[in-house]
Amino acid sequence: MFRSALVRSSASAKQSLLRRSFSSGSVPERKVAILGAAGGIGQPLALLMKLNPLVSSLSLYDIANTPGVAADVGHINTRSQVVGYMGDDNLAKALEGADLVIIPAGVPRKPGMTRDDLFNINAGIVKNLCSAIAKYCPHALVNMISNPVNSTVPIAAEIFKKAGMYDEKKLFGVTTLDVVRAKTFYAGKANVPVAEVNVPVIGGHAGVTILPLFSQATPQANLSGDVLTALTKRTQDGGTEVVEAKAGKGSATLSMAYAGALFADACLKGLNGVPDVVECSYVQSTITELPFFASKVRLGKNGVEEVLDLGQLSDFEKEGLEALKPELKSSIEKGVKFANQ
Ligand SMILES: NC(=O)c1ccc[n+]([C@@H]2O[C@H](COP(=O)([O-])OP(=O)(O)OC[C@H]3O[C@@H](n4cnc5c(N)ncnc54)[C@H](O)[C@@H]3O)[C@@H](O)[C@H]2O)c1
Ligand SMILES: O=C(O)C[C@H](O)C(=O)O
Repeated sequence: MFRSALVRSSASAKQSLLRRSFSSGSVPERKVAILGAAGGIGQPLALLMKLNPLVSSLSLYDIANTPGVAADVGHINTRSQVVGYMGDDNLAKALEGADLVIIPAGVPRKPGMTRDDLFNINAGIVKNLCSAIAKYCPHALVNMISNPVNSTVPIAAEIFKKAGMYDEKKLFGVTTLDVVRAKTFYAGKANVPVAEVNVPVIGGHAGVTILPLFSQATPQANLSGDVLTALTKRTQDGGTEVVEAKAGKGSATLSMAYAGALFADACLKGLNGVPDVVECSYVQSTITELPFFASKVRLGKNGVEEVLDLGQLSDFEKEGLEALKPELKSSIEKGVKFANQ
């Protein structure tokens, strides 16, 4: 009772602070573009970004169906102005002036497929979209959702390098869904309130390259080795669990939209100068020998402020880290090769 009253009063204090900031004009204008906005992820992500008071302009781009999505979401009485853009000819307008571009464009998995099986189609989509970003909003932060993330992020980096505007601080592979899953599964086993749980997830975003660090989870719980192994496997196979449950109708969309909106919000807070915004993300990195790696990242006015080191790993996690490196390395090399051919 007391706790919920406290939560309510701190929430209303935050809201009135936000209202004061708006009226004093101190919440900056921010344009967010979603590429693939009419898709399974794109639509709920558009909804969630429309609810975000940090967004002043929401640009919804897809090759089809964006007018309907934009008209629908645009009726919601929140801060941002929504515009839908459809087709290649309108991509420039969709991107111009964007502070943040979120990319969930591309095909999803069906049962029996790996994320790498999406490479042939999605690599080309990402390449084209990133060429347009380089041209029309070279200073925007880019949140890459399209799979295989382990390769699409290196593709984006190469395209940006070729265009002469690559800034490694501004390119992010979105791995937030792995963190969201790890938190949910851990809270269930540790029997702790999920809202209080934190679990870093490192490596990449496919199978064994996803490595949750349950030894660093908070609140701490005394879970057996078998339970930790099962939790790790469930987190690594979380995407496949959804793909199989959807039985041919795609992969995670609603939980991904939630995760994508969380990460985008963290990026916007960083851009706006909010201190101590830390999230896991797959970024250019030197904390292992791999050129791209997911770990905790401090976000700031320029994007990545600091890639945090991995901290103490258990022996099980150290083994997992060594085991993921060959697959992650080859996915990165595949992306680099594709972008340069
Ligand atoms: N990073 C993650 O954690 C994560 C989680 C879930 C899904 N995904 C990936 O996100 C992608 C999208 O998944 P979905 O379920 O939304 O798929 P979807 O098929 O429902 O939607 C994809 C959308 O992309 C659009 N699109 C295709 N080519 C385009 C282009 N050139 N420009 C703009 N839009 C284009 C399509 O028209 C469609 O509306 C997939 O690659 C999926 O594997 C990633
Ligand atoms: O599993 C997929 O193909 C989609 C996504 O990467 C996920 O983790 O849900």
